[in-house]
Amino acid sequence: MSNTDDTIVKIRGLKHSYKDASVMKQVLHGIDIDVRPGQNVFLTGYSGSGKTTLISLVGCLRSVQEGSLKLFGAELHKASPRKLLEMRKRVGYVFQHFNLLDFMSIRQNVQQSLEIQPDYNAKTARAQAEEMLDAVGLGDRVNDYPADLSGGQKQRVAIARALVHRPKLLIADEPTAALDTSTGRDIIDLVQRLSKAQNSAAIIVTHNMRILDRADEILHMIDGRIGTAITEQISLVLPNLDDRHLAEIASKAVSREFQSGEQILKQGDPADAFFILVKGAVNVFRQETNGSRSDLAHFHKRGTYFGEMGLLTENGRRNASIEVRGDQPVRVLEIKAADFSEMISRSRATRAVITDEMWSRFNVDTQAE
Ligand SMILES: Nc1ncnc2c1ncn2[C@@H]1O[C@H](COP(=O)(O)OP(=O)(O)OP(=O)(O)O)[C@@H](O)[C@H]1O
Repeated sequence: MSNTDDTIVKIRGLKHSYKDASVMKQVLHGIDIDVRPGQNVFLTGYSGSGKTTLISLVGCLRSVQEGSLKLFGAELHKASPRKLLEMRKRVGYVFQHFNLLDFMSIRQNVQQSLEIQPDYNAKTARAQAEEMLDAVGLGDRVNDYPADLSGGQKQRVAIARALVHRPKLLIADEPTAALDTSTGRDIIDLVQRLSKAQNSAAIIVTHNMRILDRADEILHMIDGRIGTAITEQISLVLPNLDDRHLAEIASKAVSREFQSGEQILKQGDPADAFFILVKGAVNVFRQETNGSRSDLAHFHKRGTYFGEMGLLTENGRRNASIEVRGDQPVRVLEIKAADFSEMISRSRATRAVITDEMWSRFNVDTQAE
């Protein structure tokens, strides 16, 4: 292990409370997180779970009350307001509502974030701002004003403003919330491409389940705590489960690994579990009565689930086999049949999502025959 710790954010036992009608209400209950250079961490969780509180502490917008929070190696607990202000300038921020200054051109908006830097260079600032606007695809609009731009373009300006001083940490608070799905995806692509190019870490708060597949790591907050890795995986696949139910299912799920060449499910076996793919790729195939093999599908996307057909259909047996595809091992979460039944009987929305997916697979399957 290296002696130099280049961790961008290191949080241990972080707690936070707000005073609410003269009583203290604790909203963060002992958070532990590490964010490394270049890593994209997505922070998700229900409204009120503590995401904004957490990022405002990391972004030096609030004082740390209890626990340790190191940003770029410097401890923020007991840091002076002046120190917090100095640290704040070293972080890039993107907000849900862009927060651009309407009376300034977009170049001036971007340039302004250089002007507060200790190493500000008036000679190069304009060119740096224009270069950054070019990188976000607005090189020909530098003299326009925010009012001339669409929502997606305004968010591009905000990204340019956040990254122009090459911060080692970018914090984005629901950057896609005010945008349509495809613009939101483009914005996430841009944040990831530019932050990786600068080797900046990014913490992105989002409710948008559709973009979570882009994350290096997903932290799911539940009532002021970071859920376990298993909780995160399950919440990704089944976003309709409530927190308590999610935590309960997660405590019953088992993480399993299969090596190249191994079978995860065997056609004809009794269906005894439901699986969520966490890592690697699998082939779905069937042995026909004449002995030939039919390849039905392959899955590689994290969060794809399988094994639901045998559990939901009457014969209760596997109608196909699933094997590890390629040389890399496969990691799955296994949820036993009884827990699966309970999960779908308690959440109608979850049952609907899974049944829907099953019928669409079934249709593809029968069309292939
Ligand atoms: N300034 C404040 N004073 C009192 N309570 C607060 C304050 N800010 C937040 N809270 C409470 O702390 C809890 C966590 O809020 P926080 O905004 O961090 O959650 P969140 O996960 O970001 O929610 P959302 O997704 O709705 O933004 C909530 O119960 C909220 O009501």
